[in-house]
Amino acid sequence: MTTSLFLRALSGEKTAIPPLWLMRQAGRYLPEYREVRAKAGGFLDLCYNPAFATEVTLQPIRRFGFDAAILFSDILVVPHALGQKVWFAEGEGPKLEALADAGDLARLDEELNLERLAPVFETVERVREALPAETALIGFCGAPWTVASYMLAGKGTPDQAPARLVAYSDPVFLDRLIERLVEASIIYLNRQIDAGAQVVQVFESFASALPPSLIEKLSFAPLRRIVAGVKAKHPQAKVILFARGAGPRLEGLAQCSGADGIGLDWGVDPRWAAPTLNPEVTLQGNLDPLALIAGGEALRHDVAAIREAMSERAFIFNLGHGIQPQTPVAHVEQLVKLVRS
Ligand SMILES: Cc1c2[nH]c(c1CCC(=O)O)Cc1[nH]c(c(CCC(=O)O)c1C)Cc1[nH]c(c(CCC(=O)O)c1C)Cc1[nH]c(c(C)c1CCC(=O)O)C2
Repeated sequence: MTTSLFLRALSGEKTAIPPLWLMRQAGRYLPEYREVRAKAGGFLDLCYNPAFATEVTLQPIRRFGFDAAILFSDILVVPHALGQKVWFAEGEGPKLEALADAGDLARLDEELNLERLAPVFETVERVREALPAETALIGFCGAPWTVASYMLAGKGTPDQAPARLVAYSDPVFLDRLIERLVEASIIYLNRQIDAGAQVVQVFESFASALPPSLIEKLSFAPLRRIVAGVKAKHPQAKVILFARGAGPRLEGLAQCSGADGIGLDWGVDPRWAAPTLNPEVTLQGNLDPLALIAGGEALRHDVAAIREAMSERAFIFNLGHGIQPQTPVAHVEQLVKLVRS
């Protein structure tokens, strides 16, 4: 029997109070994060420094007592460890040296450079050692389509148009890239679990960009293979899939992915999801991060509505996407009280 409320809910138990964590819970809305971030230098320097990365992973746990910690890193360390140039321009978000064709892909490393990722695994070990037994540790990676969209465009793009165009104009190239990322993701997640992560979440942040003709091939099939690859090596590990903007297509994903949990973005109606999505999976979500910025009655109302809708299911309370830098810390404290009352 586990003492972790989070792991109990993810194992299918309807807990009286839902466990709580927030996507991007370590970040710029916390003054103590900004302090470490300034000391670390660049963002990737922070990700690859086990002492600093451990510290910022633990900060939201100390402050709010969340039921789970999530490894501090980024989805783009995977392309970086495949040999692609990745950097974070201050104030501009991520930048990569874009892949133009299969020739560029062939020039990347065939296999994930685990040497380069060693500091990430060391961070996982240190965090697990420092956490109370009842606090679960979540590792993560980006889903192949989401990561590929950055690798192809070299930056974040509206509607992932450059990657979507490649899906039509050069499908063999994109299939190969997705294939490479499926294999890399399985290895990467399994190493995080070896190092002490009990749960892994796969972020498909751009499911919204995929038309009906492409979502199965480019998103859901790769996600299923990642779940299977993790479970084959670590049958006890739990997997959560967060496919943002999948909408009603979540029904198919929840039905046959093999995942333990399905994350809901803030656009999903919890009153639709609760009776509709596979009752065997635990649902997670889905407060609008802007309701948390606003606080007050909007926050109280939406927290109550989500909890009410999910009262008959195994459920994990979270935001419907990452917390925003301008979120007042006092509103997060209020959220913790609301969810735990
Ligand atoms: C698409 C994506 C990325 N990264 C991630 C995703 C998928 C989830 C999502 O949809 O939000 C995932 C991610 N990024 C980060 C985490 C850490 C763990 C956590 O606290 O949840 C996780 C899980 C830290 C981060 N990753 C990043 C920051 C901000 C960097 C800083 O401190 O300046 C953090 C805390 C940088 C990053 N990394 C990425 C972007 C677009 C940015 C810029 C965002 C911004 O500037 O607000 C790519």
